[in-house]
Amino acid sequence: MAAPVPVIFNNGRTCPVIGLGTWKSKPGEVTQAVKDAIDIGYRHVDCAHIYLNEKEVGDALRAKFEEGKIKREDIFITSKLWCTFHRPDLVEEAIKTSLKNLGLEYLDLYLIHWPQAFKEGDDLFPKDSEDKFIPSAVDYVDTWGALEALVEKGLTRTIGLSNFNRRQIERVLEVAKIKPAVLQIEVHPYLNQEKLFEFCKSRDIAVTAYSPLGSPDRPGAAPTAPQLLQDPRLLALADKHSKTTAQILIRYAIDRGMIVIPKSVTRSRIQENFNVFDFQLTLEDIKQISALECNGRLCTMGE
Ligand SMILES: NC(=O)C1=CN([C@@H]2O[C@H](COP(=O)(O)OP(=O)(O)OC[C@H]3O[C@@H](n4cnc5c(N)ncnc54)[C@H](OP(=O)(O)O)[C@@H]3O)[C@@H](O)[C@H]2O)C=CC1
Ligand SMILES: CC(=O)C(C)=O
Repeated sequence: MAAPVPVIFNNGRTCPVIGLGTWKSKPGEVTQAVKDAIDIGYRHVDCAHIYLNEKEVGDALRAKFEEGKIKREDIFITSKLWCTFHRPDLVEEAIKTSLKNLGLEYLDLYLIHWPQAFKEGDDLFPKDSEDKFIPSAVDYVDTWGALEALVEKGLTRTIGLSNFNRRQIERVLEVAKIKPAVLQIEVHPYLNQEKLFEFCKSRDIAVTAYSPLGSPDRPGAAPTAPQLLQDPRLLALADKHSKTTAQILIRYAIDRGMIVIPKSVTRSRIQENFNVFDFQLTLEDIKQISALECNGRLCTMGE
């Protein structure tokens, strides 16, 4: 199997192209999943405060450090600033909470999870009587300044954005002393993000594809919703390459030049999702897959 080639960021740092996603991975499952992933060869884990499992991810990391399987510098760890902590004076404490939970002294990448800021406080999903999120007046441009300070303090090596659109990224770029290195967004054949990806390339911002398998375990997924992993057009391509549909979907991100973070808590799938370095999609395959675009966004922050 050919060795995976890492993505190089605009600050010269590198990032393994495949990471293990951890959203919805239950605290009782995620420790084993991260241990399995490290044993299989993953050197990148995607975390977030809001996934409420960073401590259990940290348990796996600590076990693998103690075992001597990996050293801290061998693994790339991402976390994300939740929407209730956008106020600049809350940002350092927020990253320190993630660091403490993960048992780390620094992150490789810290992202603003969503551009929208919620009312500060203990409630991570503050809502009004009409079930609408209660906003905070903080502008993400000011939050960005606080993330830059985290790099200067050595709490994270690299900073970036998640779920930002072009206009929002441009606003950050206008004020940035440190340019965002990464944009993490939903990307898969039903939402191929071609325009935003081209924009990011033009600004030297790497793109990480989340929900690359169509997030079948996402909360609220309608039983009748189309299942990306079962799409007959993808099944046919999988057949052509003697691979699984999941492997085609992962390669779809990598062969376009993205980082990709499939989630699984199942050892055989964690292995399958990593066994993608012995084949490549052709330009024609990529064109065919991209034609499945249907503005099929799966992940929103609601109102
Ligand atoms: N920045 C952001 O706002 C967001 C970031 N993310 C990140 O991206 C990661 C991935 O996205 P996510 O939404 O979780 O969804 P994915 O598209 O990665 O799908 C995960 C689901 O696919 C199943 N699965 C995994 N591998 C296979 C396989 N080979 N064959 C069949 N089924 C498989 C998993 O099952 P099982 O686990 O049971 O094996 C799980 O049900 C997240 O976990 C999170 O880290 C996601 C959403 C938003
Ligand atoms: C999954 C995730 O990152 C969300 C919903 O913010």
